[in-house]
Amino acid sequence: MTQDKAITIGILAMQGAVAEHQVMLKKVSSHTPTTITIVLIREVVDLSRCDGLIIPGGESTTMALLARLAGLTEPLREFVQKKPVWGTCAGAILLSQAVEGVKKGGQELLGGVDVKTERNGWGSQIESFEVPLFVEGLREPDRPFTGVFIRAPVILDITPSTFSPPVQILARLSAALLPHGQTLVAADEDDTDPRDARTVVALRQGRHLLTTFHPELTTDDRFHEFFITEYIALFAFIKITLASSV
Ligand SMILES: NC(=O)CC[C@H](N)C(=O)O
Repeated sequence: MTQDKAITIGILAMQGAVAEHQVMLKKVSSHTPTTITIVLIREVVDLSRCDGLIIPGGESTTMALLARLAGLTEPLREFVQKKPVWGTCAGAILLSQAVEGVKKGGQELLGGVDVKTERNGWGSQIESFEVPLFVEGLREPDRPFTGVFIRAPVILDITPSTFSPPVQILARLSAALLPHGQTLVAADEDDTDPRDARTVVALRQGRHLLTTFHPELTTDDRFHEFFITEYIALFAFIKITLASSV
């Protein structure tokens, strides 16, 4: 059986860094055997064509509100239950089970990943920062990946429920590199405690990928390549299963 190397990836296009993700996916498509069709998700019909989805960075409250107005909230929740989704920054917030620091009026979430996040947990816009990260699973794992953190969420807690797939941590932040005097957690000053969720900036759980920073705001497409290549077998499996069930 030959592996299906054509996949369709949606990018939730309510607001935020949509074009940047699109550029990255095109780049990946140009140098891997995978043909990627990109669909910008603005309506429910767009979603049904996709094998996987990226929820970009931007502003999670606005994004959730616009998705609600477009009638996308429930279809997105169903999509998260069935297919791979990658949330970057605001997208990571939307994939969380719970969030702190929400705006007045609350914050709708899609859920899907067993984490609790805190919006703007590293501080305001002027406290944005870039740090080198070592990410498990990327091509050339010893070459640092630039983590761009812009009003990024902090992961406060990672608690997989009994029936959920385990969480795999892909990258941690080193407190020593934080430029604005942000602290990770008082009880763990050397930030090496594996229980310390605050240091975690990239993880996967089952078919979902979550990054609290913006890989799409670099010129390095290794993260997008990881998303595509790592999940390709799963995408192909989904297609084969669907095809054989009709
Ligand atoms: N760069 C980002 O995506 C920032 C996320 C933003 N702070 C929010 O809460 O949605």
